[in-house]
Amino acid sequence: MEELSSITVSQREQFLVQNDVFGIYNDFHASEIATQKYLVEIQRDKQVDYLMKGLKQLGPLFSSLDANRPWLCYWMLHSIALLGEPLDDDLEHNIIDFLGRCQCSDGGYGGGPGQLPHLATSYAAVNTLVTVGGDKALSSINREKMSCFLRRMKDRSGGFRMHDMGEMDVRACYTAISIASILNIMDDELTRGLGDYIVSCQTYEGGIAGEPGSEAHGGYTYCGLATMILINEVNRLDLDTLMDWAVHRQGVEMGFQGRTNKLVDGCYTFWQAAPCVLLQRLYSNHDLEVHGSSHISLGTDADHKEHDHDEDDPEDSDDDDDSDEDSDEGCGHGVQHTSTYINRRTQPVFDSLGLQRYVLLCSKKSDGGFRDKPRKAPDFYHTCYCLSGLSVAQHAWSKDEDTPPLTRDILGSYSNLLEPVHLLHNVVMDRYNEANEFFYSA
Ligand SMILES: CC(C)=CCC/C(C)=C/CC/C(C)=C/COP(=O)(O)OP(=O)(O)O
Ligand SMILES: [Zn+2]
Repeated sequence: MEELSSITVSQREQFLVQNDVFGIYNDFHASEIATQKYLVEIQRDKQVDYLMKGLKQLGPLFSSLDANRPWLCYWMLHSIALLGEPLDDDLEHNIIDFLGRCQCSDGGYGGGPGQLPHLATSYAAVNTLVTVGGDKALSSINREKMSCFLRRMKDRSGGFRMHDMGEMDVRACYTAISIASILNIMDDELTRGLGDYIVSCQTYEGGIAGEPGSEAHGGYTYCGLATMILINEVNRLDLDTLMDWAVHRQGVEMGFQGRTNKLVDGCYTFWQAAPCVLLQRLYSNHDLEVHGSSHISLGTDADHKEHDHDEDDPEDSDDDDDSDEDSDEGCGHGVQHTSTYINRRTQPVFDSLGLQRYVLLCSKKSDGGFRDKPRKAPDFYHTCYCLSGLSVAQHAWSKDEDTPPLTRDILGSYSNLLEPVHLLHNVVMDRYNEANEFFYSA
């Protein structure tokens, strides 16, 4: 410890985290194969118990999250959906009823019944109801009033404010546009000047900051990139420096950091890996356009309707050493890996298995929940974004969400496989498809 006295606080913190993480990895490698298998298991039952308990009852410490109750619903329900676990009817009814009481008479959702409408809690409420699914949940959203609320939050400069007289930032832009897109209430008034605002938040490092002049950060980078894709202006960003910045946020621990020279944190598994995959798909889409070929999914509205495999596409064979058949060791998912999928594979731009290892060995608590890093306590926010990011990492090898990963893409047994997410909204893909059908055929 003596040499630690001459280093900065940040260097010391980094040293201590690395020490913890490499200690965990060394212990893992020194253990028996059976123990290793156990250590990388997601422990589905424990995770589901932890989440279900939270949905039913929270202790007094949660009073500080009283203005974030739709977020608690989203973090828990989206995690449960990622794990492929169904909800019982009573629980669904209670969630729809509770969020109905958070919905404001002049549009949008507050943090709890009687609270002011806010874009972040509106996003959480809408994503929760999409995740619950079914006509009752989806029709409980007042789209006309929501559209009025979004217009009220729009600033003349092009950006959005989080709430009436609230702060303007890239989060507000993303939550407004994600809601407008999923509910099919997007229009020119909402998108006017928005691209200019987001472009002004891209920094000299390549990532996107919360507001002009601030530091590039993974959370805002996800929000900014997803917004630009949703409004069809993504090519206005400097995508090369953005990709360069994002991939270099994966550190020696194999997890991602949120910004340069900061510590690794499990939640960035989603905030940073999702932009990497989105950018990778944008690039392969662009290459295919240039070379005159097929369509690659970004997880946008029309994408999941297309299933055809373009056998003539030369760009589709970039992973030639993939075997025709990849054994599925009794995963119970009934997935057949056949040659149909070979050409729909890609090499992730980040270390996907390394990232899965960080999440499963350093963030996961085997008695339930996921956390930022070793020594921290698990919480519902980190559980949601570690699981979302784990899903992104598992599916990063496929060029679209319809192509299941191979056994070797998944760290641990294939039963660790999570549901794929829609990368622009972070809801489970089949729930997104249902909502899309509901709101776009209405
Ligand atoms: C959809 C939605 C509302 C998205 C929010 C995106 C998001 C996570 C933004 C991050 C906010 C932020 C500046 C965290 C820095 O915290 P810190 O300084 O404690 O952490 P750090 O050291 O890791 O940067
Ligand atoms: Zn975090």
